[in-house]
Amino acid sequence: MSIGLFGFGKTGSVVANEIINDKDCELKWVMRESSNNIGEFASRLLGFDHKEGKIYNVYEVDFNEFYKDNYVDVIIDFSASCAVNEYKEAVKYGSKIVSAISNYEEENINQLKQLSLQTAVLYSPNITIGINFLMEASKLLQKIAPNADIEIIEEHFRGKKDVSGTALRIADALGLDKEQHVNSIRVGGIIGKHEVVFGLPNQTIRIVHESHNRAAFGQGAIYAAKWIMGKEKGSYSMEQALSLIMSGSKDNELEPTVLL
Ligand SMILES: NC(=O)C1=CN([C@@H]2O[C@H](COP(=O)(O)OP(=O)(O)OC[C@H]3O[C@@H](n4cnc5c(N)ncnc54)[C@H](OP(=O)(O)O)[C@@H]3O)[C@@H](O)[C@H]2O)C=CC1
Ligand SMILES: O=C(O)C1=N[C@H](C(=O)O)C[C@H](O)C1
Repeated sequence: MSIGLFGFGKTGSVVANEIINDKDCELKWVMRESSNNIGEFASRLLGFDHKEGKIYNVYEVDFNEFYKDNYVDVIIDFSASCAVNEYKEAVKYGSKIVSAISNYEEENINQLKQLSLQTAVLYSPNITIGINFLMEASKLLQKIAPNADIEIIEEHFRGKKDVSGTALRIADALGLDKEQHVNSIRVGGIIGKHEVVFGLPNQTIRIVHESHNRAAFGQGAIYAAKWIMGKEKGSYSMEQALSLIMSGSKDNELEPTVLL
């Protein structure tokens, strides 16, 4: 499976490493915003001997021409909300999209939705396999304890400016007011921790997920990319993919769901 990666930052560079290490994947190219390492290979920057994942600068690429000669099966996006404008041409050649952008601008999420009318698009603000089990477990517990008080605590590295997109998605899934029930902590170099606290009269139940290494995001993105191969056009999520596994449904029964 050939992959084009948007973003080579804190997360994208680690995701690139996971893709290169995966025997079923080939990293064809990497897109980034700055002029750092343009023309070099991500593999070499990551310490591999071979050449894989040539790095391009988004402002130096003519996207009307680029995808003609640089087709990939799946584009994985760990860059920025606006990057959706840079791969809309790719879907004309059949590329599918896995977006991990956690907080989209309204305009860009609508553009991503438009792309799902032409190709298969999987969007997940937290693409770790573990966080999606946390969401399923939280929804199940809420059914068992509908009157519980619920608070969401998200912890990230000090430099993260936006509220966790994962926490906002969990709040949505549980029908909670995002302003009231999402509590953010920014300390040190925390990669990503999400805790759902259920307060009951005589006990407290905590469901916690913590990413210790950004490789977790890469593994989840590769899982999503392999899963979305062969899917028809439409919008999909990690919850869908994993809940199908948990429920034992066959993938080919899958219908796209409007999730964006
Ligand atoms: N869904 C999930 O599970 C996860 C999602 N994320 C999300 O991934 C995104 C990136 O996070 P993080 O790696 O920490 O951020 P960084 O700022 O470290 O990296 C951003 C990367 O995107 C590149 N970039 C910025 N704008 C564009 C553009 N228009 N086109 C192409 N590349 C661009 C930057 O290029 P350059 O390096 O040249 O400046 C950089 O390489 C965020 O939205 C974050 O929330 C992160 C972790 C997990
Ligand atoms: O910015 C990050 O790093 C992360 N962002 C995602 C989010 O906002 O939920 C997912 C993960 O927690 C790391």
